[in-house]
Amino acid sequence: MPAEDLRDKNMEETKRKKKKKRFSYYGMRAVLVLYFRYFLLWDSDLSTSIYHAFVALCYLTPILGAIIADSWLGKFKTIIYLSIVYAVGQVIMAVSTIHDITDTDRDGSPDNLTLHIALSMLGLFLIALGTGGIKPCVAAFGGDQFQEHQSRQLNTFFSVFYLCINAGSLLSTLITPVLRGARSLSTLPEPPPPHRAPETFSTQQCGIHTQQQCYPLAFGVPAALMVVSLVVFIAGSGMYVKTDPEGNIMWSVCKCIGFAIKNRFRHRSKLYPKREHWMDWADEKYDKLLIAQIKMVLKVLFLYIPLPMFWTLFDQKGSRWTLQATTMSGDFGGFILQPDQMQTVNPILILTLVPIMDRLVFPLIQKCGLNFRYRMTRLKETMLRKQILEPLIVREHPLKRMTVGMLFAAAAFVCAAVVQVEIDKTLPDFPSSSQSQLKVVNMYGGSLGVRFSSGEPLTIHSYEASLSCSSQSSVDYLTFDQQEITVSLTTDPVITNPLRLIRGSRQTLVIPAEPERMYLEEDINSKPKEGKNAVRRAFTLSNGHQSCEFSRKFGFGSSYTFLVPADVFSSECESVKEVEDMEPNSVHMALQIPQYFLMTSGEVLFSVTGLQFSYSQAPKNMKSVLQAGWLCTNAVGNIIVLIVAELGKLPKQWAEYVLFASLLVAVSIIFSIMAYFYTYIDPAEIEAQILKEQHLDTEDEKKEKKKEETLEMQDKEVKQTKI
Ligand SMILES: C[C@H](N)C(=O)N1CCC[C@H]1C(=O)O
Repeated sequence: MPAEDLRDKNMEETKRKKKKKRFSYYGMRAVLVLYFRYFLLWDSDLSTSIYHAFVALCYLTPILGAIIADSWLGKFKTIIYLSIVYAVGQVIMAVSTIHDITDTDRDGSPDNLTLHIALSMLGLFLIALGTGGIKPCVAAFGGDQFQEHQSRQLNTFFSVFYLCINAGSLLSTLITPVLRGARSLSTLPEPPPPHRAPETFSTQQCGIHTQQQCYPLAFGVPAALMVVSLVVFIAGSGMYVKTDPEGNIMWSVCKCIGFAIKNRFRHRSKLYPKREHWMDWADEKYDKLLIAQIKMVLKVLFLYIPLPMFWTLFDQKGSRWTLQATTMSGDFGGFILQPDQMQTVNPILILTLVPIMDRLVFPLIQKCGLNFRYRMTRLKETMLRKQILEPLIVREHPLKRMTVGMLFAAAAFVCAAVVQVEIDKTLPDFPSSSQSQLKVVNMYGGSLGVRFSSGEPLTIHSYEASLSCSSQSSVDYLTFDQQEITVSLTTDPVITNPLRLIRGSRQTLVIPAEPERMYLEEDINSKPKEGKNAVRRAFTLSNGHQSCEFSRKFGFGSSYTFLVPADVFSSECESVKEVEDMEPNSVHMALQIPQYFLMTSGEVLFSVTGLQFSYSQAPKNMKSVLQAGWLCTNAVGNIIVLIVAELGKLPKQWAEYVLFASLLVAVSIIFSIMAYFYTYIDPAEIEAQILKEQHLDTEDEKKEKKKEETLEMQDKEVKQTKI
């Protein structure tokens, strides 16, 4: 097979594996929180924390995978072994979700939750080890399939690689929840009674003794796909370029760095001449090549320090931005988009933006001469003139692209702040922590005068029986600074009652047909969660006949009270009255598209380029290690989100967005300065040069030795002649 075909085939195999692997990973992530919440019955906080801890672990384990690959097994074998660990983890996870395994009394709920928790934690640990461990190896292994002069094809590979990640992510985010059995792909039902899914939300159920939400399928299908992808990958074994590991490189690196630090400390006196780089203090004991390779890696790792800030903003798509969407309207006419489904905009945009950027934007920038070329060593420039390294040199400045990517992400957060300001204008005016709010609902039957303590008397009209939209009415809340108030009704005789309000809360005073039996009802104090509606009923006197049925379309995030008269019969639905407590969300979710567009453009510039950069600047034997370092910036970014979300809550959400945007602008300025001083290298060239020098040194030494030997021989001969 011609070399080009072979390379294309290798690329295809690696991409196919990547696509299935990412389907598997993102698919599982899509249902994980729901499994914690509704199967293991953990509360929201614990579910979210364990979920984020799992994601952070997935981005920390790449270091382990990289060490195994570069020092011991090589990338190919590491991918295979860790894929097996991954698949085993997913199978354990799928088994842990089968309620029947512990449901001895067949009541539909597992009888030994501890076993399910233990199994799922073991499964998740193996998955994190597998997915994280494979990640740096897959990217570096793909890169290894290209030769030095194929830098353009290498860049294309990383772009396609990223496309595959997102194709997998998109498909799985859409399909896995369907496998679980959700009608709406990301509808989060309120926790049903333990282990029983409400009929209305479920389209697909499974189980042996009792039918339930299909978590085993949702986790099992990604596991099966993982096995398929492993088989496909192994089938292509003969076609890959496989680089062998060069011994325990990480251990040598640590020892070399340790020795350099120790040696530097021992020679801290000013009497000793300075060395160009602190790693040169390892010169006495370690190979020049190893020292040079460590210098290359350290230089890149130093450059990574500001990068987690990008991921801190990026990862808030899944948290803050989704929460923002819950206060918006997802009614797109033909279809309704749930708040967390808005996140699929990211992979969709990646699938369109990566080809556009690669084929259109970057070449255009290059043509217009906006990019500046690598700062090159003289040697390279000479070679360029001689057209030896042309394909290597005519590249854009990756660090500049990454800086622009960061600025795009900051702009996305400014957009999010503007949208937030618009949303805030439409949000109800909730009471502060020292205030209470009260609304009066009159079901008495006629108009009523109501007076609170010293305030002006109010006239509250009785609600007329109607359910038609045109006669909806909403009652404004009255705000009180005091908790203890008195209410007087202008009935005959006047009825006066003391009321105790709840600080920081909204309540409704319901005046039933018998007004002396008035009562307080607690209202909701925030927009209904996840963009849902809140509906409650208020009865005058329950007589067991409240069975009338009607259908009504509610807006996102609205809240209603239905007033049901005492004697309503199914034929008398019209006598039920609807009160709008909270208006539906009026700012449309489509307004989030510009921020998603900017963030995703930033991601393409930052993340895809970062992958290419990490590969191109790494020495041959440390490619996976540097990929792992790159992934670690993501883990640190996630951890910052967790910390900031807990500690740094600003009173206004838009202000928090602006704060994050400003921080990222500051960080990108620092990064651009660091980037300016970074000299691009060609690791292979440096390695070759050092090896050549070492070879020359040994040649010189040999020549010197030979000269000495010849001289000695001549001396001997002279002496013998004299004798
Ligand atoms: C789904 C994202 N668009 C994406 O592709 N990624 C987010 C973190 C890095 C990258 C991934 O490798 O999953």
